[in-house]
Amino acid sequence: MDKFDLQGIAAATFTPMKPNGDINTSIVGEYVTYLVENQGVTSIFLNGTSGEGMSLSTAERKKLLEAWLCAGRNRLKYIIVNISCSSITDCKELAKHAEQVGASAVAITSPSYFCPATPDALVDFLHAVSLEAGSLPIIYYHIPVMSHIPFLASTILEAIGNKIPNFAGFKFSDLNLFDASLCMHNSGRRCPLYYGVDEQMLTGMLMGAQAAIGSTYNYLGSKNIEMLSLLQNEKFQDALNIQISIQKHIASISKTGITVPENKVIMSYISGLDMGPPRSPLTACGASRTSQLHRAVDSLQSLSRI
Ligand SMILES: CC(=O)N[C@@H]([C@@H](O)[C@H](O)[C@H](O)CO)[C@@H](O)CC(=O)C(=O)O
Repeated sequence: MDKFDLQGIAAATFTPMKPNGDINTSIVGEYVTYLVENQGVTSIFLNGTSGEGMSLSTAERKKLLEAWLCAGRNRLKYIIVNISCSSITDCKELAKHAEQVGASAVAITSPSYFCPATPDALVDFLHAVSLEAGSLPIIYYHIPVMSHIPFLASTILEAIGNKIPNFAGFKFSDLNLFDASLCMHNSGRRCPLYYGVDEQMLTGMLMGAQAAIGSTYNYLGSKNIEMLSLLQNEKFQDALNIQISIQKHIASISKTGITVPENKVIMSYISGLDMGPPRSPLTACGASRTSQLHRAVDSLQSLSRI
């Protein structure tokens, strides 16, 4: 794979599961084909929030990475893998494995049962894990809505300083664009930022994010690529029109963001690939919610080809 320089969008993939809750790697090849051929998406973020990584065993996470690397060979540009775990031992094991099998980069978020008391304690954790990742780029996964870590990304960046040689930026899944901007433009060195709130991706990119990583790029990838191309060509109103229609779609599902069970239903419906149920403790959408989601997707026709 190429030297890591993620641009554009990457899909935070879902983990296909069998009805009994086991992971289903048998459709990973078709999943890659769908992303590349139907959505024009050639980079992925594996085992993240959308991929229910924190609910998978380390063995399952390794198996998924290997399956995606195999299916993605010569077809995917970058495979970034989330290796976050509560146990630093597991986290190190996944870092080492990611390097050995050839992932493009690893992402780590903070443990959140025993939260680090200070940004320095968090950096110590990241540093210890990063030592196992060889030369792989290390991305800090800032997602306070899930991790409940109270520190701003810009504060974490200050604490990182030069302590993590392969530090390669933030996956920034937060609405606070002021904090994002401080990371990108006020840190003494330009910190790459991969924006993670799909509802306001356009603004994140306008502020200077290098790329975007999110769940909806699995099935709205081509629309988002079109929006970014309009942005690049300074057709701001046209780009904004697309962002607003995407926001309307997301709001028609939930005003606080789309969760994994809903996303798996939507992805299955649009792609025709069965993502299966989410893993416990998440619960599958019932029949009435599922038809509501299907109707919301049908009305996406206003966005034309998805
Ligand atoms: C909280 C959450 O799951 N956020 C998503 C978004 O892509 C989110 O699903 C989207 O903005 C729709 O609300 C991503 O930031 C998460 C992500 O990239 C991942 O799966 O790791």
